[in-house]
Amino acid sequence: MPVEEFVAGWISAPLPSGQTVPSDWREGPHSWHLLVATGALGLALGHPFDTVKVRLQTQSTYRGIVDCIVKTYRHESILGFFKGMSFPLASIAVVNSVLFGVYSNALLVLTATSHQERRVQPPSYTHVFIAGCTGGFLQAYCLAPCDLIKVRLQNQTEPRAQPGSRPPRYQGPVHCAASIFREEGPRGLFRGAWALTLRDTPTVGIYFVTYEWLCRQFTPDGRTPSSATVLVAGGFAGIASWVVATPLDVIKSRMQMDGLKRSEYRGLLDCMVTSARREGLGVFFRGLTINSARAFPVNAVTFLSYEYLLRSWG
Ligand SMILES: C[N+](C)(C)CCCC[C@H](N)C(=O)O
Repeated sequence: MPVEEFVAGWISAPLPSGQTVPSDWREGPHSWHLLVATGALGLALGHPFDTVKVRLQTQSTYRGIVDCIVKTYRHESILGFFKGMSFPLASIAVVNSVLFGVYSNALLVLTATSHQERRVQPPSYTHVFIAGCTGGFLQAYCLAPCDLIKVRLQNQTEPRAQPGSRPPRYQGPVHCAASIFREEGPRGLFRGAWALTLRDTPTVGIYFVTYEWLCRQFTPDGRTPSSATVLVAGGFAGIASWVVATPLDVIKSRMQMDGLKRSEYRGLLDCMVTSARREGLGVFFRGLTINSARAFPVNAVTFLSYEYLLRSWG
């Protein structure tokens, strides 16, 4: 099983800055640092958008995107937008490694072609979709605990601890994980995992089909896509997949916040029905705009780094 796609997925995700990469790879070390920096920058720039999205999906106190941004900044300063970022920054490398590695190796099993051969013998969109769904299903269980901790921390709207003020429930990602484990048991760390799996399995298939389709539209047969094509295709693949993912993204976030005070929903279906009954069908598109705005740059950078790394291995 070729491992370069796992490693490329790992590097193309934002690595915590300061992590070195082996200098014996063909590209000079300066280019790796640039790639890692762009990946980390992509996620760091995208995180505030994600925080606003999560709050719009799970809290009814905001009248919209601008209201959420203003209230967050006023009450928590700029730091409020970066709550819960450390775990995604640390875990996204593993998640992307599984996502891209499983996708590429599933394609290898389905088509008996490597990443390079697939430029000459492009796989069918059915095979791309099946391979993407496989990657989406398997990465969901790596993502679930980190995503839960991220959402719980993002929803803490108390300002940074000040003398005399009530400290937030969770003091940080590790304390959050330990508290969930203690209060809700080990299964508590997978709260919302089913919604996450149902969200990601089909939409990662859409993610890769959109990317492949756009690359082929703008690349002559047998040639490798240009960097501009990869950026645009990766960005729109992110938007297309997040548009389809948003309804279950709302449910996932609500399931992850459920049980914090008391269990409001009897399960995923009850959460969907209760949310629709109370707030109308529009509730399933909460965060769609901001999801899309975030999705383009983050995924453009992810795919560019991934393609660049695989090409540099030739
Ligand atoms: C499958 N779903 C649409 C949920 C995500 C696909 C894109 C994942 C990417 N790391 C990002 O954070 O945007």
